[in-house]
Amino acid sequence: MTAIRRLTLQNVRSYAALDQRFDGRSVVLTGPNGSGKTNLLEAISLLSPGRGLRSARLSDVRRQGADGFGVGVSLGTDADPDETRLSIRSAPPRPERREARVDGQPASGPGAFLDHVAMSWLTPAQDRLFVEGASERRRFLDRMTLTQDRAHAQASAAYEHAMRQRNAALTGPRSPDPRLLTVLETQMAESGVAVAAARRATAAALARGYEGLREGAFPGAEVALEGFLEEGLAIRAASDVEAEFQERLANGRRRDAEAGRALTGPHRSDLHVTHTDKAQPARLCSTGEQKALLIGLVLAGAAARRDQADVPLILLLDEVAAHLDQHRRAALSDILEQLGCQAFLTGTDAELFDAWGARAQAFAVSEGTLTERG
Ligand SMILES: Nc1ncnc2c1ncn2[C@@H]1O[C@H](COP(=O)(O)OP(=O)(O)OP(=O)(O)O)[C@@H](O)[C@H]1O
Repeated sequence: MTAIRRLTLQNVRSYAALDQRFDGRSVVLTGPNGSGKTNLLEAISLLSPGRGLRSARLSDVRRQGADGFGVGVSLGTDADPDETRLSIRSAPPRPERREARVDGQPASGPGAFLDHVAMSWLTPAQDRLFVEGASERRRFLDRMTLTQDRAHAQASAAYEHAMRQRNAALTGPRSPDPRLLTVLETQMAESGVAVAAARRATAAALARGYEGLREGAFPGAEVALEGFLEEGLAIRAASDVEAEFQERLANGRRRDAEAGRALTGPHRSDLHVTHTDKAQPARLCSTGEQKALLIGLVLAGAAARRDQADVPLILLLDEVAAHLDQHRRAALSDILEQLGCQAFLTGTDAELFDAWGARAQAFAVSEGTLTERG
């Protein structure tokens, strides 16, 4: 199976230097608090678009006192462990920029890695996803969409850009040029509908992926998108929704100018998850139930991705096992095996991973070093 076979780190958080080979199985990292387990997962997550699983500034990722950092992975099989090499480097004079390379050759950016690897993650920072503001849920959905559909990044960026220009025009010192507003609203309508359509495709793929999960181990979930465009696309043709959105924007100029921002559009949409066994919205569920729903969603996303492309799937699951009872830990281990993905799992205690047995390569993490457990 194609998987991460080697990880190299230079000056990444608590790691001065690491060069670790893996045998292609999932990887279990255990060690005390602060030993560097999450740092390692974060380093891998930086080989994907965005700011990684902590959404951190690169200046925080860089080891204190160093002036740059580097992360590299080799993806490959038993026969050829170094089939593809992906790396990023951040260095002066542009320390907030990642230079991406594929097989040593400069790449346009971390977006280029999507052709070689699909990554998803779940961390304790996402535990409040269902109770916090809609922006976190949109980000969760958009990240998932991005791993399936690269055009989503362009459509989102085009939408944001046009929206910001329109906001500036509406709130500027001079009265805005109506022709400019029409151009920007046309761009917003076009890209906004593309964003909404991509999110709908992800939600549908999540629902399909969820059905395929082993019955009973994770709670039943329903995923619905709330938003003018997403709901419109469920019943009308994209061209009609686009025209209606453009009309709303044109009619809402005064209202948006007063508010200082656009009051309608995909930047206001939300993702609603329902625990179907309890017929309750996820936000009302217990902490453990919410965690199980979240894990289910991430696994469903991975299952959808696996059906769609032939790049290796990497799941970074930070402190997930600790939240699951023994039955669910065993189910998680089975599902990961069925999905054929390589998971990197962390936890403070090795016993949490008994269910993995020989399915995973286990390491003890301590102050920037990894020691394989026998
Ligand atoms: N930029 C940095 N430079 C040097 N060390 C850093 C940097 N950022 C974080 N650290 C150190 O990394 C350690 C935290 O590592 P990490 O979050 O990976 O721990 P962990 O093993 O996941 O712990 P826990 O079980 O508590 O979640 C802290 O001791 C912190 O001081």
